[in-house]
Amino acid sequence: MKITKIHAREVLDSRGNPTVEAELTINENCTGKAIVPSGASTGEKEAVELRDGDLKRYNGKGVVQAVNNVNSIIAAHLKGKSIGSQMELDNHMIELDGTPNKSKLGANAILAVSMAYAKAMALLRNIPLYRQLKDANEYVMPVPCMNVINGGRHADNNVDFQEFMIAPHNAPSFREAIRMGEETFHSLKSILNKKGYFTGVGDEGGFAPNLKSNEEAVEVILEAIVKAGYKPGEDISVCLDPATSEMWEDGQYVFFKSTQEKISSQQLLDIWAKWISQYPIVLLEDGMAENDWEGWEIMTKQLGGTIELVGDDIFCTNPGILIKGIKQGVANSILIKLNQIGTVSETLETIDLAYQHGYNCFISHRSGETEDTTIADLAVATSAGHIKTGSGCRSERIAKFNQLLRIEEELGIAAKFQGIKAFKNK
Ligand SMILES: C=C(OP(=O)(O)O)C(=O)O
Ligand SMILES: [Mg+2]
Repeated sequence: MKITKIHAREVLDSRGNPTVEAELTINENCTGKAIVPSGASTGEKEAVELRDGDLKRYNGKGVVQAVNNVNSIIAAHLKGKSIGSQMELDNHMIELDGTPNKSKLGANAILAVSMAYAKAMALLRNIPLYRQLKDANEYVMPVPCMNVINGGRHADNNVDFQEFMIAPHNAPSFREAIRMGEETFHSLKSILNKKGYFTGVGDEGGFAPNLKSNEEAVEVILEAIVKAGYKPGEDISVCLDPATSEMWEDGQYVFFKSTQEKISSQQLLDIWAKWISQYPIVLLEDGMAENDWEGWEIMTKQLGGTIELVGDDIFCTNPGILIKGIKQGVANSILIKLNQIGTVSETLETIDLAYQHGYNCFISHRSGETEDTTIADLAVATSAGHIKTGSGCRSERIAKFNQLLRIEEELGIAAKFQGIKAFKNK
């Protein structure tokens, strides 16, 4: 079993920005191909996404350097080698990079090769990718948390909070959950239309209207759930990612897209407590900013026994930071984004660590995505129970839903759907 070829190229993501695609061939004829995604509201401690910087092309956003690092340094080191496991491959690249945050070769270069290896191995062994990532007798299909209203850095509207998601959990299967979600998405469109609101979409495929308030986003979603024939809270609940690191400025939270009002951590917590008592919210991601650890601790004490509190920017899928969070009582769930840490094996390590400490894992896309569907397989492999990968109308998001539909069909009775139990405290 030998790596016979590694090749990368520059391709485009859903925002029209360049990103890295890598191909890795084992034994001449098993080629895995993977593309890395890219975030907009990124955490400060994410592994480094190498961009060309000074070059004029793509305004410095190109990834020629990262591509060259794959085609020269990584390929020269790994070609002809017999690699026994994902971890062995990833450790080679981590050593070759030699920095704590993958800043020399680029996490985008390293992750593209890491994911391509997993896919090539799946082909070689003639098994699906999810089984290559983790072998099990039964797998849990995720509840699709569909981002139906986009705000924050993901849309050009006046909504401060980034993501308003619906979680269709009262379904017998993933397939039926997707149907319920799409029906609600379509009913939301007609409600927005009737109210005279814009129905164009943001980066993750949710609608991006200008609204009277952030609350109105939740209220129109609840209306849409009812109009689609479902009961809010019973059939479909709401999940939020306000991405509050983007609002954090000099120790306060700024409503930077609507009123410009500034509030304290305690006042923001009071808003969440009120929203949770008023609306059927089951999950809150990044309810406090990545540099507001104190706010996070207080929020976890007050709300951590009631709903799922997911840490995204604060943890950056990093096992070292997650351990610190566990010790300090921060969150009860972690968002999982492969490119925040930069290899498949470190991502799996973080997920194992979270499970060992009773934390949930919420598998996630990035706002800049592609046709690559690795995260669909990752969600199934790790039985994470829930995934967020946008709403129902952009192909780079639908690609993941379609892959999950295929996996569920293939698994047959070995596919379980947990519904509401997938969420912490439910
Ligand atoms: C998916 C997200 O956005 P981005 O990819 O821009 O970080 C997020 O914040 O959870
Ligand atoms: Mg987030």
